[in-house]
Amino acid sequence: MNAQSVVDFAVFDLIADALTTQGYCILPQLLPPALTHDLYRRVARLDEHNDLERAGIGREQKHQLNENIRSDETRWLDSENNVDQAYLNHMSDFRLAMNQRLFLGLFDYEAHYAHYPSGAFYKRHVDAFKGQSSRILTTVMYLNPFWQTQDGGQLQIYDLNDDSLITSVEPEMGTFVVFLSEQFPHEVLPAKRDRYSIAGWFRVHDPLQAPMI
Ligand SMILES: O=C(O)CCC(=O)C(=O)O
Ligand SMILES: [Fe+2]
Repeated sequence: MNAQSVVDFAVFDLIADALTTQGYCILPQLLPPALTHDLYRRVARLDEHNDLERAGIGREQKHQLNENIRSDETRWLDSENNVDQAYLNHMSDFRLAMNQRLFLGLFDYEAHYAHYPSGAFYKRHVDAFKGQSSRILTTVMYLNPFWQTQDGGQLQIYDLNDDSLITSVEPEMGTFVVFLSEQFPHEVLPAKRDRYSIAGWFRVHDPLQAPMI
C-alpha cells in the first residue's frame, strides 16, 4: 500500500464514521487540488459555451412550478470526457469504500454539474423519499475559488424531525459534502455570484428499472 492509499483509507474511515454517527460529513478537501481545478475549468467552460440546461425542464406547467423551486442549470457528467471520468473514478473508489465499511450495497453513481447564476437558489427539499427512491447518499463537490460569506449560496442542512438548522456550508473550492439522501432536508440560499458544483447520488439497484443480473 502506498502513502496515498493510506491517506485515502484514513479519510474513508473518517467519512464512514461520520455517516454512522451523524448521517453527514463535510470535508474541506477530498480530491487532489489539480483535479478540483480541472473540474472548475471544465464547468466554467460548459457555462461559457451555454452547454448547461435549466434543471428539470419538462412540460410548460411543470417548468413554471420548477422555477419557483430551483433555478440552477445542469449537465450530466460524460464518461467520454477525461476530466469527468477522473471524477467518476474517485467516486467509484468512494462507493466501494463505503460498501466495505457500511454494507450499503451502493450499486451506481449519477452526477451532474450545476451552475447557479447570480440570484439562483434551490428551495428546501429532500433528495429521496423513504421507500420511493434508489438514492441513498447525496454528494456535493464545490468548485468556487475564493468564495466569501457575503456571496451567499450556502447549503443549509436541516434536521428532519424538528426543522432546526444543523449546519450551513460555504460552497468553497474543493469542499465535499456527503449525507444520507432521505434524512436531511436542505436548501441552497440565493447565490450572489456564479456558483458551480457537482451534485451526485449513490444509488442501490432499483428492481423496478431493470432485472438484476
Ligand atoms: O449545490 C448544493 O449545495 C446542493 C444541491 C442540491 O440540493 C441538489 O442538487 O439536489
Ligand atoms: Fe438536493
